[in-house]
Amino acid sequence: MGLLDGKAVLITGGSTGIGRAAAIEAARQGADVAINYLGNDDAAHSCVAEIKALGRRGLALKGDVGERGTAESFVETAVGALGRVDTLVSNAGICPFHSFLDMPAETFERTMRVNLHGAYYMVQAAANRMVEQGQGGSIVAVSSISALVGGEFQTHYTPTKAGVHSLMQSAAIALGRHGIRCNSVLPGTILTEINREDLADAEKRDRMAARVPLGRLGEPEDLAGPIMFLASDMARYVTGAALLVDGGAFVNLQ
Ligand SMILES: NC(=O)C1=CN([C@@H]2O[C@H](COP(=O)(O)OP(=O)(O)OC[C@H]3O[C@@H](n4cnc5c(N)ncnc54)[C@H](O)[C@@H]3O)[C@@H](O)[C@H]2O)C=CC1
Ligand SMILES: C[C@H](O)[C@@H]1OC(=O)[C@H](O)[C@@H]1O
Repeated sequence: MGLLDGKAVLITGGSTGIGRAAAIEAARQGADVAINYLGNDDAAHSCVAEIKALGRRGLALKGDVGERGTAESFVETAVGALGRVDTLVSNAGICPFHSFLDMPAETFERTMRVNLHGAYYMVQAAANRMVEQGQGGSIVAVSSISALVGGEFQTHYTPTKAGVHSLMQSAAIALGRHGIRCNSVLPGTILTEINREDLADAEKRDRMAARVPLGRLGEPEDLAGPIMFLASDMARYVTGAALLVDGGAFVNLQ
């Protein structure tokens, strides 16, 4: 018996990294899964193939979450195919590292649109559908340890992650009466495409790993369990919460 048996799970940015690990774990836990993705069709198709190999229904829908209409069309098409939505994992995000004083306005604004506006409209679209269904639901947003701490080359990014964390707190209040729980996970440094170039610098990579009490940087699969827990009925009385998944990096001051 899986944690998400018979549920329908929608995941944004689901073809790679944390979103992909969550998509495949959701299928392993008994859910049908629709992923939103942008870019690499092959990665999206191989993710769907893995979901289907686990005996679940899977589909991949291309769309830019930074465009306002994408949320409605993703939720509508995914619900059309899977019949319902029980869980949304709002995960899609970008982090184009850049110094502050000369931050291009387009980089700042694109990061805000994808990470924060994208999450907002996706959460709103899924929540409206869950309210119509009348059976509650669960929303998990992928925020970051960066909601709590700064980054010299992330001045455009960290506010979006604080915003996503805050969105889950307010949405938890707005949606509690409908039985819809809203929580965030706050990953530490996880080795994925988003930071491949940044962490190609071995000195930086070793420095980041050295501050993790568990002794290593994270892998996408490290997030899958915490996301499944928050998505599932195991967390039925958990809403408005934020779960750090960082190997202990945040508390490691001295
Ligand atoms: N890797 C890390 O250290 C951490 C990552 N995060 C967050 O985790 C989330 C997932 O990132 P990762 O798995 O690490 O990297 P990733 O680059 O593998 O995943 C991001 C996904 O979002 C998709 N995406 C980007 N822009 C999009 C758009 N406009 N529309 C639709 N999809 C789009 C990408 O195609 C990709 O599949 C992001 O929100 C990121 O901010 C949070 C904390 C730490
Ligand atoms: C992309 C970064 O490596 C990653 O993103 C985050 O949110 C973490 O704080 C890391 O800095």
